[in-house]
Amino acid sequence: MLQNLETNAAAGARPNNCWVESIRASSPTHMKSITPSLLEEKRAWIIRHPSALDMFHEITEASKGKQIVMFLDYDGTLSPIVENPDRAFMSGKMRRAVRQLAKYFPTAIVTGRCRDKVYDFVKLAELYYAGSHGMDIKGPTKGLKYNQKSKVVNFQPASEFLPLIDKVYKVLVEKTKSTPGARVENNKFCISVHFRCVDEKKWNDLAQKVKEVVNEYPQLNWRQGRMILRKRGQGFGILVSKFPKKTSASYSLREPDEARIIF
Ligand SMILES: O=P(O)(O)OC[C@H]1O[C@H](O[C@H]2O[C@H](CO)[C@@H](O)[C@H](O)[C@H]2O)[C@H](O)[C@@H](O)[C@@H]1O
Repeated sequence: MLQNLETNAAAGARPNNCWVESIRASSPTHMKSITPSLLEEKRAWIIRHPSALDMFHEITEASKGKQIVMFLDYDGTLSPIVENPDRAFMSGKMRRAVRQLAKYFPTAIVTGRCRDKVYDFVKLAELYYAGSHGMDIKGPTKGLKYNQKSKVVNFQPASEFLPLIDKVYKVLVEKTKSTPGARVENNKFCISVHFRCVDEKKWNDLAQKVKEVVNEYPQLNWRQGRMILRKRGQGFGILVSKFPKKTSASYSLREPDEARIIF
């Protein structure tokens, strides 16, 4: 069971300033003032994680003869990042591209979001959905031959924790309500605390409040948020981000539109 502190607060045992530093490091607002050293850093980063568009030939060559499975993140990959998580809509163009992709390869959406919510955005029954960071997985309900309904994958290994997660969600809402802009999102098997719309001067304060709650529930697993396309085994990880970030992905793309072109 996971707790996702948006954007990028880290593990419960770490002091607040580590959480806040982590948020700051990945905050686009910090990247507005482009200094020469930042530019240099960006250039070096792009060399380490070249654009998947430029490397498309190499990627397809290396995939030849292999069974291909697509694992796609939702936020920032299929939809643009927006301030209100309830309004992170996916474009019709992107939906068509993903539908097309799923005709050729098994395709899964892997997200920190609640599975039902991401399904409401994507609306494609032919995909696998792994919500709550994999704590809630459901296979395709479309494209199965008749009488195969029993074969639909359903995986919810942490159901017994639902009452506890619900309780922690309410505690977090109460605790953070005095921080303007703070938002707590119930993702069913995990909870996100959003810092995006909070004044940076209040981040320490908010991190402290969250930490107080975190410390009361050691049975929950707390970790930092925002994963994009992940690299697994022999796979190709592609990070979709406008800003250089620490990543285990081999390649990068700047925005969802570039991801759509790749599909
Ligand atoms: O692990 P992910 O699948 O990448 O999910 C991480 C979080 O995604 C959503 O938050 C992000 O997108 C929001 C809408 O664009 C944005 O407001 C927020 O700042 C981003 O972090 C989702 O709302 C969270 O619950 C997920 O944990």
